Order: sequence, then C-alpha cells, then structure tokens
Amino acid sequence: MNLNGSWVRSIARTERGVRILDQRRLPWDIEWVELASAEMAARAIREMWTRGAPLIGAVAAYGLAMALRNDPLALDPAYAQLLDARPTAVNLRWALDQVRDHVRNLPLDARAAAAFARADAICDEDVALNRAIGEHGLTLLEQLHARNPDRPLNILTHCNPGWLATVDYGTATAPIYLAHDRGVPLHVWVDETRPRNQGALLTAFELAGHGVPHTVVADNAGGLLMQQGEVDLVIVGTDRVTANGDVCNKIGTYLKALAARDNGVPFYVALPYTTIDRSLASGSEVPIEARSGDELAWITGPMQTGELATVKVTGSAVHNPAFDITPARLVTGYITERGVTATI
Ligand SMILES: CSC[C@H]1O[C@H](OP(=O)(O)O)[C@H](O)[C@@H]1O
Repeated sequence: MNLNGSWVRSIARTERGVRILDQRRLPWDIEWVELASAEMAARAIREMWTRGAPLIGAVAAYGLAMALRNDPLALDPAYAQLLDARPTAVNLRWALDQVRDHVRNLPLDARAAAAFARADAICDEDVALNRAIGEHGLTLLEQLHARNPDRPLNILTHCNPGWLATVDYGTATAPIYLAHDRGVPLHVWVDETRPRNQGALLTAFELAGHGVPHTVVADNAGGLLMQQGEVDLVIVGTDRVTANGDVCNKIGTYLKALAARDNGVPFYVALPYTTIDRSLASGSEVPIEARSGDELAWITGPMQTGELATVKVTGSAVHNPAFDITPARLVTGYITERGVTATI
C-alpha cells in the first residue's frame, strides 16, 4: 500500500509482536501501534483498531502465536478468546484454524515458532490472493470500459474493502488500483458508510494516496446515481459468503444491490476463497454483529483547530446492526483469485 509515498503492508512483524495502523484515528492521524500479546490482538479486533475480514484473520493468527510464545499450552483458550473478538467475518476462524492445525501435534517448544511462521505465510498468501483478484477484476473493468470508451468507468463501492482491510491491495479495491495503474480511466463513488464511515474515512484516504479519482457520497445517494446513469458497476467486499452465494457485508450493501438490480447495473463481490463459509447453507445463518449504539449516536472528526472532537448526533435509542445479507440472486458475479464467476 502507498502510504505517504512509501510501500508498506498494513501489518508487519516487530520484535515483540506485530504493528498495525490504528484505524480509529485515520485519516486524521497515521499512528502505528504494536500488539505484543494475544489479549492486545483480541482487543484491537474487538474495538476495531484493526478491521476487515482478511486483516482481522492475520491479526488473530499472530495473536495465537503470541499466546503460544508465553505458554505453549494456551492453544485452546487463546483460540477461543481470539475467535470471540468479532463474530461475523469468517476469515477470523479460518486463520485461527490454520494456525491451530499447524501446531497442534508439534512438541510444545516448537509451537510458537511454527505459529509465527504460519501467520507470516497467511499474510504473504493474502497479498498474493488479492493481487490475483486484482488481475481478474482488471480484465472485467477493461471489458466494461470498452463498452463506453469515451468516459471514465464509474464504480460505486461500499465500506472499506481496501488495503486497510487486508494485508495489501484490498479485495474490491485491487482491480481498481491495477486498472488505474494500467491507464484505464475510472472514477469511484465512495459510500460514506455510516455509522463508522469506513468509506469516507478509509477508502477515500486509500484512493487519494493512490491517486485514484473519487468522490464521497452519502449512503443514500447511490440509487439516484444509478438512475442517472452515473454508475457502471458496483464492487463490494464481503465478510462471509455462504454455500448458496449469499453475501454478508457492511450494513447498507443489500440496498445497493437492490438499486443496482432495479437499474440494470452489474453488482460484483470481490473475495478470496478464504471468505467462503460452506458450512452455512444461506445468509440467514450468518451471525450478524450488533455493535454499540454509541457508534451511531456519536461522531468523531477534527475541529477547525485540528484537534479531534467527538460530538453527539442523537439522544434517542439506537440500534446498530453492523452487517446485512445480499441474496445471491442479486449478485452479478464474484471476483476471486481463481477468476470471475457467476456462482460460488
Ligand atoms: C475486505 S473485507 C472488508 C469488509 O470489512 C468491513 O467490515 P468492518 O469494517 O466492520 O470490519 C466491511 O464489511 C467490508 O466490506
């Protein structure tokens, strides 16, 4: 990822553990924090210092390795503690399973090193998967742009499925970055993505860093833009896709898929196969994370002095489900590391 002109990953090993960007303060402050224990890793996931399905998997994998470094017998309790941090993204369980299966039958004194090695590999694999998603998605974007070559391709996206949500490149943003780099003229409509504003704060920050033309819109603007012919396709990420192809993603995704269908706009989901959960038959079985109402009732941003302030936007009772389910019938295709497919 291009951060102030340097190419770095969103997670990297340190002497005591790993470093991650504190996403709660982006884009106003760029602050790396070190996670040096499983407890800290679980807290960073739960409190969303770090987020995004693939990235929380990577953080959890290192968390398990750090637990084993302190106590090689802590495999099961540390696994349970980390799994409990957030319920919806299946990559969290996938990554923990990968580490646990890798070390379970090893001698106790070999577990920690092996766990760190598997966590390192998970990160490297994630970069390669996203790069492959980008290549397949690039072909799709080139084809769509060729239909209307006289104007930039207009892409709408929701939440942050970018490098900040993965180890690098992102899922839904990988084709966008590659297309931009290879000269496909494009413009991205960035959904603000209330309540935590991952679109306005994170996706816009990423796209700006990469020089990709983009505009932030209120979550409710997408339908109108589609009616006006201003959206050529929608690409979103996902936290879990069930066996029938239903897509769990950030709250509000379903409404975009409905609007896209009503307006004949293709709706694509970008994901690695690690985000598919074949143990669940359909989206109705996905645990939907209910987060604190404070995320909706309060909003944080810089004052004119530059100092960050948190202000209240409602005093009423609030309900804050974090994800919704887009039925497979509304999905035009899935952009994966193996190619673009109509079904999963
Ligand atoms: C590439 S997965 C991105 C995914 O993560 C987001 O959720 P959260 O910010 O709550 O971790 C969202 O659903 C994105 O599509």
